[in-house]
Amino acid sequence: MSPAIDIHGLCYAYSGIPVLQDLTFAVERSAFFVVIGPNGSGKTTLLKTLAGLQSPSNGEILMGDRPLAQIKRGQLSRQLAYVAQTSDDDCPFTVRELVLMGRAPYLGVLGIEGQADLDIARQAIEFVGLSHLAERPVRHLSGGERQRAQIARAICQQPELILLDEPTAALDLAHQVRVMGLLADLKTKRGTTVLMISHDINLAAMYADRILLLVKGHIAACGTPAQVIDEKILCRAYDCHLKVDGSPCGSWPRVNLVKS
Ligand SMILES: Nc1ncnc2c1ncn2[C@@H]1O[C@H](COP(=O)(O)OP(=O)(O)OP(=O)(O)O)[C@@H](O)[C@H]1O
Repeated sequence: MSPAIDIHGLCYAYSGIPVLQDLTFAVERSAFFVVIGPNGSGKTTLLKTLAGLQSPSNGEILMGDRPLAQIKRGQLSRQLAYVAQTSDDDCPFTVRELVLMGRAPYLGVLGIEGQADLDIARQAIEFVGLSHLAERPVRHLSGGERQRAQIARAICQQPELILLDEPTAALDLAHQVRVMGLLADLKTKRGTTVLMISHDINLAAMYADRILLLVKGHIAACGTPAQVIDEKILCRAYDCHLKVDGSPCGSWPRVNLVKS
């Protein structure tokens, strides 16, 4: 079976300034794939390009075995969901209304939801543990609750692939683990491919099947957590001292920061 996404020689430039340079990698179906890398290395640019929000300056992105550029917007919305790194401070909709927007790609010309759509939205809200807040405006939620509402909207879209830009950034420790667990469940229970950006290498080590380390728009490493979370590779990539050992909680590596 073809990978969920297959990327060949991908380049992207803002006003002629190269940001992504000759990226070639694949994300297998039903994988939990995490992109890490220093600030400004091009992670968000990569995610937006994979979401079809901007066209690459060069290279090819295959979604399944079709070029992304040839997939119509409506069909793409049924194939992938994108959760941006936004705080939605002004979102006037309730959680239920926001999540129901995930059904838009499936509605007819009148845009009226049926009972099946309402049920899928309710299940998505349950899935992220927000049922008690379903009728509350999103702008009255905490940062972490908003993040989970956005994830529920993406789940409601029933995509094969979900792209998330730092979904755990606004979350406390318990919710970080809960959201990563939710995403792992999406992968194992529904076969969804999860591709997310994270600055938390230890969370990535716990959950990722594969990690891609992006540095200055280039792939510095791509492989299993044990292959990428390597002291030499990370010290060079982040230009800082750190120590890598084994996690006391399982068979994955752990990064320890060293005082400068
Ligand atoms: N709209 C834009 N116009 C011009 N340059 C941009 C634009 N968006 C991003 N950049 C630049 O592209 C580079 C990569 O930015 P990007 O946001 O993709 O990095 P990132 O790895 O996601 O960073 P961070 O970890 O800080 O979120 C940066 O140098 C940034 O300043």
